[in-house]
Parts: sequence; structure tokens; C-alpha cells
Amino acid sequence: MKLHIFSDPKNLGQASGSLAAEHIKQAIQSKGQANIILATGTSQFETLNQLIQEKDIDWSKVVLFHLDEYIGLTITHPASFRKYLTERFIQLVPTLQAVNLINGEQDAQAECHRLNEIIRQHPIDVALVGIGENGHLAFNDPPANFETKNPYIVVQLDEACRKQQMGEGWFPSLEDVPQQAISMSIQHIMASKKIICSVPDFRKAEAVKNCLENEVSPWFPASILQKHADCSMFLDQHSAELLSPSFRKQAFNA
Ligand SMILES: N[C@@H]1[C@@H](O)[C@H](O)[C@@H](COP(=O)(O)O)O[C@@H]1O
Repeated sequence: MKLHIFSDPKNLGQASGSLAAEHIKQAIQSKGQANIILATGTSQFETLNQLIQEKDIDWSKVVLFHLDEYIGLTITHPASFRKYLTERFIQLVPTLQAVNLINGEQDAQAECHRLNEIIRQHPIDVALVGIGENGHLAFNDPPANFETKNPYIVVQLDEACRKQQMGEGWFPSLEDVPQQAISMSIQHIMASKKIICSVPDFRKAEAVKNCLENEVSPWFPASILQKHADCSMFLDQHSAELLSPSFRKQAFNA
């Protein structure tokens, strides 16, 4: 894992968005197109802002997949990840070759099946992900399923995850946060050639320490990233503040 620590979320996002652009261009150059996964949430604001500003990406050669989505939320709900990606990315790069959003409003197992058929034909070149306050990767809350090979799965959301979503202001109360979601599985995220993980904010400091310094464990789902061959971890000084000095030594831009 390559560890990068920045002074603030804006610098973090500029660096992670630029690296994503580089990886996308490399994939297009080497095989004619790129398959990407985009995450959502506050942690991705600056990264996506940077990515949409990149000038020399041929978006008509890029196929987009969606990391996770609530079950039962309409696309017009403020917390809908489809709404988020549509407004913050898809409308801003309208020439994408294909967009594969998760529709959590219909039968969830059928939706997983539909998406699994498509994504199995599109090996992922670059995955943009974040880490939740409870250490989740996508919506795989602890203890995460590290075994399933199905690309998309139905998951239960734990209280810590639901509280985070409410705390970030996406929902008026905890009762409004759905209990289930469709998430890309841990194994499928790990099958991406390159992973860019952007994690700003002091709220993530404990999860970051647990996932980067502890042993790999389903109880710290994002700890699995330690095993990926090409994962770049982007932190800011706040999310990195609990890392031990010896661990921080490996960071670039510290
Ligand atoms: N399910 C989303 C993910 O797509 C995101 O990458 C991660 C971090 O969330 P946030 O960016 O809101 O802190 O967990 C969220 O709950």
C-alpha cells in the first residue's frame, strides 16, 4: 500500500483525482477502454471534483460502475447515491461509454443478478473507494463477508454506519436511514487492478488506524486493502492523526 498524507481534503482530492485520471488514461492507452468504480459520500467530493476537471481523458472509452446503494431509496431522495453520481459526475462528463448505476428501488436480488452479468464482462481497472467510520469498505459493515465471489450482494447496515449517514446530514433521523443496501463485495473490489482510497476527516481517524495498522480482519473490513497489490491510500492530517509515528514514516507528502 502506498500511503499519502495531505494537509487538507482539497489537496488530498487533487492528488487522488489526478492519480485516478492517470490510471484511466493508462488503461485506455493499453487496451482501448477503461472500467471504473466510483464511490460516493462526503469523502469523495474533492476527488470527483478533480477527476471531472481532468482535460485529456476520452470519456467515451470509459464504462462506469457504482460501488453501493441503499435499498428502497428513490433517486430523488437527497441521500440517493444514484442522485449523487448523476449530479456530481455523470451530468458533468456526459460522453461516458456506459453507466451502470445500482437501482435499489426494485427487487434487490434481481438487481444484483442483472449487474453481476454486466460487471463480469468488465474487469475493473480503477476503483475509487472510501472508508466508513466503522471501517466499512463500500457498504460491507463489520464483520464483512470476505469470501463471496458474487460482485454485488445484499447487505445489512449496522447502527454505526446508519448513524454516520445521519450525522453527515443525508437523513433527518436514524429511522429514515435504510437498513439494507446493495454493495459491491469485498472480493470484487479487491479484484480491481488499481484502488484509490480517499479518506479525509478526523471522524475516520480510529477506523483508519484500525484498518491500516491492525491485522487483516472482517471486523475491520477496509483492512483487506493491506493485501492489495496496487492500492494508494490518501489521508489528510486529521484522518491520519492516530497512526503511530513508525507507520507514518512510510507516507509520501507527510
Ligand atoms: N457507502 C458509502 C461509500 O460509497 C463510501 O465510500 C464510504 C465512505 O463514506 P463517506 O464518504 O460518506 O464518509 O461509505 C459510504 O457509506
